[in-house]
Amino acid sequence: MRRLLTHPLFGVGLALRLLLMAVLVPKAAAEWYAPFMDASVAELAHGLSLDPWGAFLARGGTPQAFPYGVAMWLALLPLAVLAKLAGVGALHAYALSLMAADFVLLLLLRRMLPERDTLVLALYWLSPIVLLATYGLGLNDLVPTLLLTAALWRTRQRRLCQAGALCAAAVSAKLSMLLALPFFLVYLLRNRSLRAGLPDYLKGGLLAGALLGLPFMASPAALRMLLQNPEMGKVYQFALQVGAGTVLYVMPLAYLLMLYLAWRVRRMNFELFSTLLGLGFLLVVLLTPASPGWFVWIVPALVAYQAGSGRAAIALTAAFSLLFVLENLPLPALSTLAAGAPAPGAPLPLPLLPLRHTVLTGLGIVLALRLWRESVRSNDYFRLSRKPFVIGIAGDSGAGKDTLADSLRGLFGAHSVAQLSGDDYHLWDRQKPMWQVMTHLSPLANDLESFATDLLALSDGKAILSRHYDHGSGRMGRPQRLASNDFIIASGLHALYLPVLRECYDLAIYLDIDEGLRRYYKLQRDVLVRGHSADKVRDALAQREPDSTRFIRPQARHAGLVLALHPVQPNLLEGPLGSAAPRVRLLVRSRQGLNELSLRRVLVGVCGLHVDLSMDGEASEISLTIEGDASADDIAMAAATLFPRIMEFLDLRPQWREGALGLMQLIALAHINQALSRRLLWQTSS
Ligand SMILES: Nc1ncnc2c1ncn2[C@@H]1O[C@H](COP(=O)(O)OP(=O)(O)O)[C@@H](O)[C@H]1O
Ligand SMILES: O=C(COP(=O)(O)O)[C@H](O)[C@H](O)COP(=O)(O)O
Repeated sequence: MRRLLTHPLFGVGLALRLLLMAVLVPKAAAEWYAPFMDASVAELAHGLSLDPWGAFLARGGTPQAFPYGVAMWLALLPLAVLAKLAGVGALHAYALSLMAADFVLLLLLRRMLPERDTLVLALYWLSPIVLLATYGLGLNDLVPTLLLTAALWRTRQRRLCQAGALCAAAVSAKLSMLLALPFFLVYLLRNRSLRAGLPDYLKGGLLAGALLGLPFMASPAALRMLLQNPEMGKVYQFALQVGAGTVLYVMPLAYLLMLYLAWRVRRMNFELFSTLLGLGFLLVVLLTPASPGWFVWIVPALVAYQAGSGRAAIALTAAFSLLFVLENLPLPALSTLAAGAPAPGAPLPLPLLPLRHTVLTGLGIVLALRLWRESVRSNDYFRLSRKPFVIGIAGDSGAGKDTLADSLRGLFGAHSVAQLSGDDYHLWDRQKPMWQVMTHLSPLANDLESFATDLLALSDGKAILSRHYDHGSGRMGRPQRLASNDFIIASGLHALYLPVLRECYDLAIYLDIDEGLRRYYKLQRDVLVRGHSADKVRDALAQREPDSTRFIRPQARHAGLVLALHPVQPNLLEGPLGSAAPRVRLLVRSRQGLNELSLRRVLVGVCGLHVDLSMDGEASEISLTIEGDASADDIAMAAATLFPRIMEFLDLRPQWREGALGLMQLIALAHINQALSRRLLWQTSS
């Protein structure tokens, strides 16, 4: 904060604000807003009243004075009361209230764009739109803009109940903020992991909406002020006569098309959502004779756009802002000079001045087009999920395939994952005599052709009918529908066996577990969970060894990521079944690269682990040996530090695991992040 307050640009912006407040007396503030607040405070002297509108009209005030709700009134009230007590004029109190909202919005934008103080100060704190609309014209659109930006911020933090309440407060401050709500609903509905939070959002919104809305709705004076507000009709002023008595209202049409486009983006990230919201407001501003204060609504989106798109965006926004000033500067001389289009043949009063609104709109449309193009490109990271992300996990029986698959599903959420298990493609039920001839590890004992066909269908976004092998009864269940999803996880003994399977995977993992540990895990599971006898399991292990060597272990060379668990104390594996899980170390072999240096730094720094890193001669394979116990929270923090962008793919409350399994989640996520980014590069270059 100290760095911000001592920044030169902050001082310049503050000086400009104080200068504008000292020099200009905005008409709307002097004739409407300040007197309304002044009357409110006087009324409070006679006891708490939640109908300042009625009190103001009863004193003979104009109905145009305050067509806003409780949230706006509460935002302006504290300093109005203090000013009254201190004998300071109501107009200064009003201006200082807006400056307070202004400063809080600066702090909020600074939180949303960390380590970009100079940029945020230059693009927001020195924004000609904010300076002129707020301090030159006395318009109070900063208040609803602050509340809505706070709602965006809480949405990004997935605090959806608060986001809903802040949206309701923004609407209470200025009814036009209703335009934002459909975009919030589209964002929450179109993200499976956020959809679960929609009830929280609605709960917060309805509760705050009731608290803030009921006093307003109960005041006939308030409703009269709102309905008589001339701003309300502006939405319909840009209309096209398309036939006798048939009118096409352009702004509502454009807004609805914008909303449809937002719905069509199957999954959107936060950047696109906030940009679409800014675009929706930009259309309102461009396609109506908008009040200058409405331009304040688009400033946060323009700041984020400029911060992400560089010099051209900054130059374009600067030109747009300066034209806004030219259009709205309250200088009588300027409006005289630019009065309407010149009579035919008469000399131009001034070159192009009457065209300033046209140029402003033109620049606005260019801004809108660039905003859409830039945000869609940044959103490709999510558009890639139009094509499911397919993960293959192979390994011997008891290697941990289902455990890893289930832990990844816990991260993305069951609503976003389709799981395919190789066990469901065994050719026979358990008691069939064919198992005397063939082990489960033989490809001939599994319907790998159907496994491949079903995986291809799921990868293509189609649903399949899949049976389920019940390890309790040893029988195949009836076929059930399995829909495709954003993530498809195919795990099984032969998941990497066929080339047609391998070609489906965006990430191929092989679990190359230590044999002693695998025997330990398999015994634990098959005896304690699946109900087999220890002797039967040991016999099966011996019987399957040739097939494991011939069909299972060779699959490791087809994997981009090989994960191997090794016991730290092998001698403990001989303990009784059900004894405490042995401590393990994780060996990682990556052939795709995984930013191993930053990964090691975070694993050591954040998780306190011991990490050895090595690579082969051509650096075609990176090897990591990770030892130590990491908590689930540390692993979650490591993931957020290493690849923040993929965190938006995760469930609302991702189920991070502790220890080796949590590290396997983290390493797998690193590879998914790499693969998604590689897909993006390929898509944008092709
Ligand atoms: N990373 C791990 N940490 C601890 N136990 C594990 C881990 N992976 C697997 N196990 C245990 O090993 C047994 C076999 O795991 P499972 O996922 O069923 O193997 P697979 O699906 O390859 O046959 C299970 O009891 C499981 O709890
Ligand atoms: O080897 C496996 C494969 O499963 P996994 O890789 O999960 O060990 C199982 O023994 C068979 O599916 C038969 O199961 P059951 O022994 O229950 O008939």
